[in-house]
This record gives sequence, structure tokens and C-alpha cells, in this order.
Amino acid sequence: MKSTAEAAVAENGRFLGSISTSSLRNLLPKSKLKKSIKKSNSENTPPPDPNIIQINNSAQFSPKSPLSKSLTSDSFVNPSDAHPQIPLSMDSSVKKDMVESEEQNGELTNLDPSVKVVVRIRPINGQEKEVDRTVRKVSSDSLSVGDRKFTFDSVLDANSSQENVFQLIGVPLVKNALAGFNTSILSYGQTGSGKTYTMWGPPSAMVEDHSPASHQGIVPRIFQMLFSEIQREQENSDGRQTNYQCRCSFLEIYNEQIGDLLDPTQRNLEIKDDPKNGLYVENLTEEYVSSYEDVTQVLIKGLSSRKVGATTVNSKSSRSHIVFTFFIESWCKQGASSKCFSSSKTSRISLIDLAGLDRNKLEDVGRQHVQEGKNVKKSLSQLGYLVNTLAKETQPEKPEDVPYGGSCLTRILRESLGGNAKLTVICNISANNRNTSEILSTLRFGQRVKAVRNEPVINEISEDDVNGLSDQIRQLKEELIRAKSDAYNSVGSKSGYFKGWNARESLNQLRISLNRSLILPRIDNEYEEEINIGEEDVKELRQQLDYLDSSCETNLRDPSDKRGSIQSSVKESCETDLLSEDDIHCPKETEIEEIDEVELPPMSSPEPADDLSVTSKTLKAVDPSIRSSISISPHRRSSILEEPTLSESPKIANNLRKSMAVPSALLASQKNVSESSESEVLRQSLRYSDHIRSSLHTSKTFLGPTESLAASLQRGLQIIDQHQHSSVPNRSSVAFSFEHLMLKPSPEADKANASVQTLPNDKPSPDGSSTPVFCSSCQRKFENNHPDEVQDSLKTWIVTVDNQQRDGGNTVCSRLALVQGNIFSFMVCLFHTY
Ligand SMILES: Nc1ncnc2c1ncn2[C@@H]1O[C@H](COP(=O)(O)OP(=O)(O)OP(=O)(O)O)[C@@H](O)[C@H]1O
Repeated sequence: MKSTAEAAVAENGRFLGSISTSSLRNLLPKSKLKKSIKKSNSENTPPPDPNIIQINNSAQFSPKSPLSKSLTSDSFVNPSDAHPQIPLSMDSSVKKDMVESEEQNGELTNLDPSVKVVVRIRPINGQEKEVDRTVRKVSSDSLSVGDRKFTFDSVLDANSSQENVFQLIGVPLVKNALAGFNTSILSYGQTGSGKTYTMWGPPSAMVEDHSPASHQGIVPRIFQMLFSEIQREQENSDGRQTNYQCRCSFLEIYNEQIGDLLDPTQRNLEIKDDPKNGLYVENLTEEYVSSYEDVTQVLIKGLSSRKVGATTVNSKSSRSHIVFTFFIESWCKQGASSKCFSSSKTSRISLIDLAGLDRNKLEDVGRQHVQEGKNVKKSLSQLGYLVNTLAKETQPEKPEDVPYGGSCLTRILRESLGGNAKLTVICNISANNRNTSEILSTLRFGQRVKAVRNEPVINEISEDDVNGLSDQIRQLKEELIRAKSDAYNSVGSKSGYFKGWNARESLNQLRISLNRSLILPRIDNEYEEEINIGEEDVKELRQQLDYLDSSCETNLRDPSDKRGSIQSSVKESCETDLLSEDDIHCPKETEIEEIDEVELPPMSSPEPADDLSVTSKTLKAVDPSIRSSISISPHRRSSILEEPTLSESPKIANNLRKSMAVPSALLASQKNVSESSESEVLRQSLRYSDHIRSSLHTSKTFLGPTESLAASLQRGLQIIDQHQHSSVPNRSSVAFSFEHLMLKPSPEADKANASVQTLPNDKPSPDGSSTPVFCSSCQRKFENNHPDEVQDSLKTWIVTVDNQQRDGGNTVCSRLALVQGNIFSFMVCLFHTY
């Protein structure tokens, strides 16, 4: 039967939630925990003189404890019973120990230290020769090995019985466990020293009737007493109602792996550390038990699964460490009519039987046992190291520096050694002086353990604690509500709160806008130098103008409609940032289909490249306003829509530039353009545009069109600034216009030729005044000596373009659709002076 800690407990036919020890401890306020600590400064000090019985009438158990009364008034072993269970053959010192123990069953339990060390001397068996004994019991708490003397809490000689051990160790343990303390027994000693015998007794004795003469070990005796006490408590309730729930587990550590002795198929289980419930072994079987017989079954089952092998001194040597853990949970209700439990307690009994260390004998045993012997040795040395650390006067500053993690054993012993538990260590030694070094080693270990300080507490939570905690929770809730209310009021009214939110939102928007500007590429001089726009480029542009021209002739049956379409397209492009560079008016799908029907002239269509008049005538055949805003990009749908992230801009210097809107900056830059090789231009352009594209792609996810546009304009202004600083005479200008299709007729434009205008920046008029530059696309006039006007307009950028064939008079105003499908579009008016 597997179960978990969350199992419910049945009470009067209904289930109650269970509370784990750690949960209770976590619930308790710290001050309460401190108060519960029963450990005094006198703990871990050498045991009192056995000849002086120290009587202390202060009750150890809480008056509220239902068990305190029963245990103190009517112990499991009746002290007044002239000790009938003590064998007559027992020596006087052992009898004295038992009397003390029985007396301590009552009010003297506070003498029970948190860490207790008892030495048990095993009698010499038939195979061992009786030699001069070097190990002698000197008193009830001391012994000598040769000329060395050792003092412990108790020493049991070879004449001590299993019952003696139980009375000395088991009875206080049961009382402590029922009182709410965690308790542990650790059986330590070399191989064949009697560890297993002391703890469990021979397997046959497990089911024997209980008698003082029985070989039954301390563990079965403990659970016999435990269930007897529980039964007595429930029978003599005295108005109280106490419910118990008990469960147990049995694990084995073999070759540094944890196995489940109650389910041997489970191997290599893991130790987990739960912040609430402490250490536990994952998936370890837990059996619920309600009687001694249940426990006996579990013990027999587990012990039969333990790894056993032969050592030099023990043919049935235990080759693994085993840990039997017993959990007790109890709920006490004052009065049958009471609906609530007044207190709840939890405790844990850990019973650990270590594997024996067979020093210097590893080579003698079978090869298959070498590995397990090494692991036993290693884990025991880790245990010794842990005990040494805990025994030091100065403890590690950080808890994590305590070496619990050295082995599975030390991890499992964390609560028992240096934690919340009352610990008893039984140091088993053999009287055979052949093993003196092992005896000394065991006794030294016992002495170091005695210096370890544990901090056991009664794991109990009472109704008062619950009420106190409820009050605390209520107060905290009230404080929380108050704090929230204060925070709300501090921002004023509800609208104020939203104002605050809006302000934050605005700040966020501002931040995004700034980021957007920052991620736009800088226009470095090195890029400017790589741009080369020559005559070939102009020819290419003219070719494209012709394509557009024919396209316009086919498409623009109603120029006004088209204008509206284009304007709305541009507007849309600004709003969506999703315009492709080849399609300046961002046609919707239906538009695209219409456009697609247009039969575009082939790219290789013969065109007098240098005859702008042809272009001009062609344009004149169309609406003049349309001519004034000629796009150099033919309407090509497929590549744009199918591959929006990569688009084509006009060829510059015979290189097809893959770029986004920003290549206008490349167009604008023109220093030493002829010095750059074409391949270098292409490479740089691609690299540059890739950088821009990635930047803009990144920005796409969080940028609005307004920010994009603003940032683009900002960059444009930078370009203009750069241009103004670096412009030289005899250079053409390229104008980028967002008002690309303002089709209003302009008298000035008519005068100057709607499609070909003179750029007067290097050819002053005869009267000395600047000749205005007129953009037929945006219908604006610019004075070349007032470039700021352009800048201020934020609509048209003018940059010079290298041109060695300036003959004045003619300006080609072209519209470049330099857009990457998802950003923005703008117009480029190329004022080319011939
Ligand atoms: N106090 C004792 N009285 C009588 N016999 C004992 C006593 N202690 C141990 N023995 C016997 O000595 C033998 C070895 O004891 P035990 O197996 O308990 O040693 P161990 O320390 O557990 O050894 P290992 O570590 O190798 O398992 C057993 O036959 C056991 O019955």
C-alpha cells in the first residue's frame, strides 16, 4: 500500500486533512518555535554522575499534551514493580541503569539529552578465544580499553540483555516520540560487533512473544510499547479524543544507491529537498500501520530484502545501511462535543542500522564484495567527517558548508545529526581484544557524536497557534488592503490613475520612437564615397521612365482617380509601413491584379537613352501632372509580393541594388564616387541594405508608421546636413519627395517645362539672383541658396548627385520608389542637370 503525506486521516467516519511536521513548523511563528525548543545549554554535556539521581520536577511535556499525563503517571514499565523484568543475573550497575531509566520514565525525562551515546559490549562467542580482556566496564557510563578510559551516557556490558537496552534507550524514545519530538537511533560499530542484533534481534525473535529474556531487538520492543501507549491513551481518554495516524518506510543504501526495502524493484531512488517538507526520498513506499503486528510485517519484509554477505568475522554481515522511518501524526480534541481539534502533533522515529566496516580485510573477501566494502568505507568516513564538523566548537557559518552532501547516508541523516531530533547512538564493540583498533575507533566516534548539538523541538501546533496565525493573516490582509488603498489615493482619482497609465504609455511610445531612430543606420562618409551615379544610371532611369510612361498610358484612363489612388496608397504606406519598393502606390490585391493586366514593355525595349525629349514627349502625351511625378519603377507585382523583404531599387552604376528606402542615402552620398569599383559598391550596398533591412525588420514588431516616418525624416535631415557640408559645385541634385504626386498645374512648371527643369545651383541667373528650382512632382520652388527651406519642409530632400554632363536647362524629376515592403515609401525627384 503506497501512500503520500497528503493522505487524509479518518475521524468518526470523516476525513481530516493531514498536517506534516514541517508544514506545522512553517506555520508556527518563529518566536513560538523558539519557545518550543526544549534543549538547554546543559545538553550534550557529559552525563550526570550515575551515583547521583538528579530529580527535576519540572514537567517536560506540555500540560496540554494528552500523552504527558499518561506517560508520566503510568509508564510503560511500572517503576514500582520491583523490576521483575530485570534478569537476576544482571550485574548491579546494569540494574542501577534500569532503575534510573524507569525513574526517568516519569518526570525525569528532561534528563534525556538531545544526543545520547550508549556503548554496548558484545559477549565473546564460541569461535572467539577467551583472552585477557582489554575492554572493561568501569561504571554505568564509563569503560576502559587498556589504559584509556572513556565516558559516555551509558555503558552496557556483555551481560546486558535486549530488554536492558530497550529500557535504557527505547522507553525514553517512545515517550519523546509521542510527545512530538523527532527521535533517532543510530547503531554503529565494526562488522560483527552486534549492531543488527541490538536493533532487530534474530529474525526468529521478531515474532516471538515478548519477554525480558527474548532476543528481540530494540526496534520491535519500541513499537510494541508505542502501540500499547496509543491504545491506553485512547481507552483512558479522560474527556479528550486523540486520533493517531502512523505510517512507515524502509530503505537501504547499497553501493551509494537508495533502494526501497518494501518494494525491492525500486532502486536508485533520489533524495529530494522540499522547502516545506524537508528532505524526503522520492517514490519511497510508505505503509500505513495501526498495530504492532502491522509493523512486524513491515520489518520482516524489509529485513528479508537487505543485502547480506560474508565478512571475515560475520558470515551474515549486513552490506548495506538500512533506515526504518516511522511517522506519527496525532490530533487531540478536548471533549467529545468539541468540533475542533485543540492540537496536532507530528513526529518521526528514524532507526538506522549501519553496515559494518571490515578494516584491512577487503582483500580477503570475495571480489564481488570489494566494491560494496569500498562504498561502506567511503560512506562511513563521510559520516565521520560530518560528525567531526558538527562536533567542532565553531560551526560553519553557512549551513551549506556542513558536509551533509558527502554521501546518501549523510544526506539522510541531516535531521538526525545536528538537526531537529533527539539522537541516540549505540556504539557496539566486541570484547575480543583482537580488534582493539576498531574498538578505539568506534569509541572515538561516539565521543565526537556526543559533542554534536541537536535542536529538537516538539512539533506541535495548538488551537491557540491557529488562532494566532488567523489573527496574523487577518492583520496582514488588512495591511495589504490599506497599502493598496494608499497607493490608489496617491495617484488621485481613478482617472488620475489612468492618466498615470497613459503617461507611462506615452513614455513607452517615446522610448520606442527613440529606439527606432537609433536603429536607423548612420550615414557614414565611407558609404557616401562608394556611390557612383553615372550616365549609365541616368539611361536606366530614362528607360524605366518610358516603361512607366507606357504603363500610365494604359492604366491612367482617369488621371484624377489614379491620383487619388496613388495618394491614398502613399498615405497607406505611411500608415502600414508595409510598402514594397517597386510599388510606390501600394496597391491592394485588386489593384495589383489590375496592374498586372497591364502589358509592360519589355525591359530591353529600345529606348533612346540619351534623348530626354522623347521621354518628355511621351510624358506630355499623358496628363501633365502625371508626367511631373514620373515613377522610374514599373509596376511589377510578383517579386514584390512574393519576396517582400528583398526588393530592387534602380540600378546605380550598373549594379542592381537590393535595398530599402534608405538607399536614398546612398544616392545622396557622392564623394569620390568614381573611385569606388562597381563590385565594391555592390558589396557595400548589399551589406548596408542588409543591415538596414534587419534593423527595420526588428523595428517592425514594435514600431508604428508615425515613428518610422519621423525617424526616416530625421535621417533625411542628417543626410541633408551632410550634403550641405560636403556639396560642391557642378553636381546634380536628387530630391526625395513625399508629396510625390501633387498633380496641380503650376504656371512656373509650365514656364520651366513641366518635366525638365533647370537646376540653377551652379548657374546663377544673369541678374545675379538664384534661379528657382522647381520640382514638378511636389510643385514647390526651391532657392538653391536657401536649402533650409527644403530642410524645413520635411517633405523634400535635395541632395546633389555627381554628374559630369551638366549642360543646364533640363532637370529630370524622377520618382524613386525606394521602399522595403514593410516600411515606408517616399519619392525621389532626380534633378538632373544637363
Ligand atoms: N549482545 C549479544 N549477545 C549475544 N549474541 C550477540 C550479541 N551481539 C551480537 N551477537 C551475535 O554476534 C553475531 C554478529 O552480530 P551482528 O550480526 O549483529 O553484528 P553486526 O555488527 O550487525 O555485523 P555486520 O556489521 O557485519 O552486519 C551474531 O551471530 C549475533 O547473534
